[in-house]
Amino acid sequence: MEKIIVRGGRKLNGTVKVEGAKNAVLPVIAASLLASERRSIICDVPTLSDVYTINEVLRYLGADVHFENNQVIVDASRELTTEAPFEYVRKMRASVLVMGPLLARNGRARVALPGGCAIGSRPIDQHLKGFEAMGATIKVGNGFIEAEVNGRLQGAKIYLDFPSVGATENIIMAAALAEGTTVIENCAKEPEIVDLANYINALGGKIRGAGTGTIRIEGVPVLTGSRHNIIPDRIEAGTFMVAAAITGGNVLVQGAVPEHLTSLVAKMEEMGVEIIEEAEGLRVIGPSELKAVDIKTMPHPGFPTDMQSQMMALLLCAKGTSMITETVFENRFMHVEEFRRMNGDIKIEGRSVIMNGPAGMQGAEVAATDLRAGAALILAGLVADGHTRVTELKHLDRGYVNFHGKLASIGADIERIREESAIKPNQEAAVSDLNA
Ligand SMILES: CC(=O)N[C@H]1[C@@H](OP(=O)(O)OP(=O)(O)OC[C@H]2O[C@@H](n3ccc(=O)[nH]c3=O)[C@H](O)[C@@H]2O)O[C@H](CO)[C@@H](O)[C@@H]1O
Ligand SMILES: C=C(OP(=O)(O)O)C(=O)O
Repeated sequence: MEKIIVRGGRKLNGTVKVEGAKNAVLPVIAASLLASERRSIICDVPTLSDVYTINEVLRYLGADVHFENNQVIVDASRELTTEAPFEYVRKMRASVLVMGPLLARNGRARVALPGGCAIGSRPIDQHLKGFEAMGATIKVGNGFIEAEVNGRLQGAKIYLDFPSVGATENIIMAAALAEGTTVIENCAKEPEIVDLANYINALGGKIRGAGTGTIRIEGVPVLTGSRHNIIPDRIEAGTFMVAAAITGGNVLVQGAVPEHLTSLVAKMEEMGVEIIEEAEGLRVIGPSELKAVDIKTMPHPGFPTDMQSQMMALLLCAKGTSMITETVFENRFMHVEEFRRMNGDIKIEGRSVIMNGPAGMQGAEVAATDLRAGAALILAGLVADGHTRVTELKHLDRGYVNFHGKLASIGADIERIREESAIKPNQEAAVSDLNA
């Protein structure tokens, strides 16, 4: 079993570089399926397990995919198959993002039903509502969703009940090759949506309004491969910003884009953290005492749910009472129990948690319950008394490249080890199944 071991007490200092964004690269690679002519070259791709998974999905569907030196090259010019099996969707929910491109290219897509996960039930009804509005028939059965259309998808007006990131992406991709114009109202405004729209436009698409609440997509008959650079990962950047702040350090987060991080910067400044815009990124200087604040997660430009657990680590170290309300996912508090094991004074009340600090964090053996929770527990370990051992690193590897190595490079006392388990192998498999 692999573990990360952190010994708390070191201030972080230096420069850390941010990778390309996981949540931008996954839809961009999926969108490469739309290009039936020439190959696409996607640059600044992070070496994450999720990227390997989406590449596997594309290969299964019949595309040629090469991943080397942070570049993914996709040739989807051959005929594609239409089915994404459960083994991929189970590993990574973002596999459902091949549905829009497949439906647009082939008139048919069959994708395993994603099911729930550690942070919530995560239905995809808004994706399907969009496809139906564009003329597709949807059938659900035997653990699969099947969407089919006679001829080309037709442009439509679609209002999303919630500004879902995935639904906005899937509908944009389907509409890119549809006949006529599609308008998505109340769509997601995340920077990753803008990156996807820029990529599809580079393929020859006609998308306007990405980054606002209304996106207009004029369908085109054919898209052609192109070159694209992925935007920097604002969540990885935010995680290192918290690392600097929690240790009272001074770190330049190279590649952090201030406009992508306004809500996080505002909240950290309210807590007393100094944040300076520099040419290469954001410099973060932690104060001697952090102030308590309240946070509510919201769709962009609101406070990102993907930074909720890392901010929980920071707020546990702040003086006074803080509250975090999670409005995006109904069950994204699995890490609370783990923080309690580290002496966090924290309780759950409905969709909020209330923390009293500074908690005086103590090292303990804790498990990453999802990828951001894994990072958050390591952040708490940076200031905890003694050793913190974090397990279930498969979650962390979905979203962070060499997280421990990067923290070590700015002064953290941290290592990643493989350790024999005290539990027998068959018991370990059972535990791992329970946590999947
Ligand atoms: C790969 C990727 O980009 N993942 C991000 C994406 O996930 P994802 O695209 O899955 O997130 P959504 O924005 O779709 O989901 C937000 C909320 O809407 C609900 N919902 C969504 C779709 C739907 O058809 N019906 C429905 O009810 C979900 O259950 C959830 O409660 O955005 C989330 C919200 O910023 C981030 O936390 C994830 O990191
Ligand atoms: C929840 C996340 O990702 P995913 O949607 O891929 O599970 C995340 O990046 O924090």
